[in-house]
Amino acid sequence: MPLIDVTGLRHAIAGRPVLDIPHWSVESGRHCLLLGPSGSGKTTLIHALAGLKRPDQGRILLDGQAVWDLAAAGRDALRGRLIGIVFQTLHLVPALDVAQNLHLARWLAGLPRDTRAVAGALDRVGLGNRLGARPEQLSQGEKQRVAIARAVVTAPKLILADEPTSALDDENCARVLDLLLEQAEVCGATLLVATHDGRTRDRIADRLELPKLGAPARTTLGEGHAA
Ligand SMILES: Nc1ncnc2c1ncn2[C@@H]1O[C@H](COP(=O)(O)OP(=O)(O)OP(=O)(O)O)[C@@H](O)[C@H]1O
Repeated sequence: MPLIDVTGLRHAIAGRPVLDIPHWSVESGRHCLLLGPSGSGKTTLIHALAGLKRPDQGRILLDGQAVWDLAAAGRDALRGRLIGIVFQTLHLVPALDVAQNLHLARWLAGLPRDTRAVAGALDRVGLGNRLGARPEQLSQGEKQRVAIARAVVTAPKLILADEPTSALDDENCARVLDLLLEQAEVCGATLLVATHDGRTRDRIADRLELPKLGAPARTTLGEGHAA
């Protein structure tokens, strides 16, 4: 059973078609690039997958569960159980320190408090010595690493990363992709990276390409995919 299975997904914003995905699926454990120019609907699709924005038409199954058949509380529970998100604008809570941001993510996911899990996730992104820092005391790159640690502290099956590299120089772009791929490996998770950044293309073979203006999306599978 695929981890993501999307059929007949269509969405328009302000009367303008944004998404048209006849069919797209991602097997558990594989990674996928969500490619498309700015404004092609990548963030809209990530929010639809995560149960945050209802699409106009179509069906999204995550781990066999139809996301939009669930009421809001059910979608929150599914998101907590399955998904870690690195948002484009990070969305760290400024009033909480780094460790508390991760504790909050676990609490929202309905998981028990686990100081070791939080310290371990921060250690793996190289921030094991910044647990008590507030987001405002961190560099942009450090904030992004906190956002990655927060996405994986719930041991998700699916990591959604929205434009994680577009603002970074080549060295940091490679580092962030390495980090996301490493964390996906640790969790045994599928990684979906939304990007218009060409530098990511040779790192993940499978892709869903969103063209401009809501034309139908194209799927490409890399080597090693058992169709
Ligand atoms: N609240 C809104 N009101 C009107 N148009 C919107 C709104 N939100 C998004 N859009 C439009 O919907 C389209 C898809 O937006 P979306 O953010 O999903 O694209 P994207 O591919 O993630 O872009 P980027 O790479 O620039 O983040 C864009 O053309 C955008 O201008």
